[in-house]
Parts: sequence; C-alpha cells; structure tokens
Amino acid sequence: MEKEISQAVIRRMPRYYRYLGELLDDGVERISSNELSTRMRVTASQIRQDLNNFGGFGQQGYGYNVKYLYDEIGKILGMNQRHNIIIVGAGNLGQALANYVKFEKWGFVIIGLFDVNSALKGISVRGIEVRMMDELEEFLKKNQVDIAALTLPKEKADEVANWLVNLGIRAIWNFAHLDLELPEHVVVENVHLSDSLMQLSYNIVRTEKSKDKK
Ligand SMILES: NC(=O)c1ccc[n+]([C@@H]2O[C@H](COP(=O)([O-])OP(=O)(O)OC[C@H]3O[C@@H](n4cnc5c(N)ncnc54)[C@H](O)[C@@H]3O)[C@@H](O)[C@H]2O)c1
Repeated sequence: MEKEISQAVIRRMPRYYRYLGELLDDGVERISSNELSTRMRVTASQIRQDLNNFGGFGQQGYGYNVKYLYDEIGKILGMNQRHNIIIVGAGNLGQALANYVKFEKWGFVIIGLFDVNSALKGISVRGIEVRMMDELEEFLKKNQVDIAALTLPKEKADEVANWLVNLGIRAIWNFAHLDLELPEHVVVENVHLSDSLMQLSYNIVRTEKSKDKK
C-alpha cells in the first residue's frame, strides 16, 4: 500500500521545488542538507525528514544531487505533465491570472477564458480569447481540460463548479471565498490571498509587541 504523506509535507514540496530550480539555474549540481537548510531557512533535520517521506534522495557525505532531487520532487508534484486550465470569470483576477506567463514554465497552460458578460466576448488576453459560458460545454468536448480556475462572484461559484463537475472537470482552483460542496472524487485547491495578508498582519503585530517589550 502507498504510504500516506501528510498534507503539511505536501504543502512544503513546492518550496523545495522552487529553491532547487533556482539552484539548477545557478549551475549548482549538489547540495548538502545543511546548505539547503541555510538557503531555505528550514532546519536540516526538517529537510531530511520531509525528503525521507519519499525515499530520501540523499547520500551520506555527498548531499543531494540537485537535478535528481528537482526531477523527483517534480514527478511527485506532477510537474512532469502538462495541465490545461480554463478560467471561469474573466474579470480583474481572471485576466490577471491569464496574463501571468510563468505558469506555463511549470506546465500549467491556460487554454480558455469564459464569462457571462457579453461586453468581454472576443477580447483577447495574452492571445487567449474570452468566450461566453454557453460555448463552454462544446469547448470541453473538443479540448482536454484538467483544471478549472474559478474567478467569478462567490454567489455563482457553487452552481458553476457543480455544473463543471457534471461536464467532467475533476480539479478546481477556487478563488471564490466559499467552501465548495463537491463530490469526493473532485480535487479542490482554495486560494485566499487574504489569509496570507492576515498572516502578515499577525507577524507585524507580533514584531511590534516584541519591540515594545525591549
Ligand atoms: N481568493 C483570493 O485571494 C481572491 C482575490 C481577489 C478576488 N477574489 C475573488 O475572485 C472573484 C473575482 O474577483 P474579481 O475582482 O476578478 O471580480 P470581477 O467582478 O472583476 O470579475 C468577475 C467576473 O465573473 C463574471 N461572472 C459573473 N457570473 C458568472 C458566471 N455565472 N459564469 C462566468 N462568469 C461569471 C463577471 O462577468 C466578471 O467578469 C470574486 O469572487 C472575488 O471575491 C479572490
């Protein structure tokens, strides 16, 4: 049976992947867990523990082979395959996502943008045409879509998500601020930039308090 890896470990993997990618770009071929630890500001034992979940990848006295580790973590994260994405809701956020070219570097390719607002019909965002929602069903028949990003109003998100799932969508990148109620086989990743801001705010308050104590 495959070992269950904790979500906390999985959540740290993209960061390892990013750092290893930067090391590769810098021409670094191997790195010790201590060096990686200094760069990433994570303890070396945390790195060893995390990577041991996947079989280690390191060699005593040699450290980690950066390219190998990068490729292996990439495989774990599914980075060795292409993911086609559609964006549903071509407003501010939807267009901002569509405009961001770097997702493609990781194999996330935005192939369609959809909206209900006829004023947006036919406009092009980085070469991606905005289509109307009534064209979506046909689009899904003709194109392989792996992920639907939801950047539409919260009130519409649940209904649209369920409709997409009925049409065969299996993964949702949800930006609307609500918990979607979807069948278990559908994977959902919720993104809340405000959570990150609140975390930042918490750390500002904490730093200020510790300054006051000194
Ligand atoms: N998760 C985050 O961190 C985060 C950050 C910013 C915004 N948001 C959320 O993302 C969503 C979009 O924000 P925005 O600023 O781009 O808003 P926006 O109003 O600019 O864009 C929303 C778009 O959705 C379209 N739309 C409405 N109903 C639709 C439907 N049934 N099907 C398809 N498209 C539909 C609208 O016509 C509009 O173009 C909102 O729910 C907002 O709260 C989330």
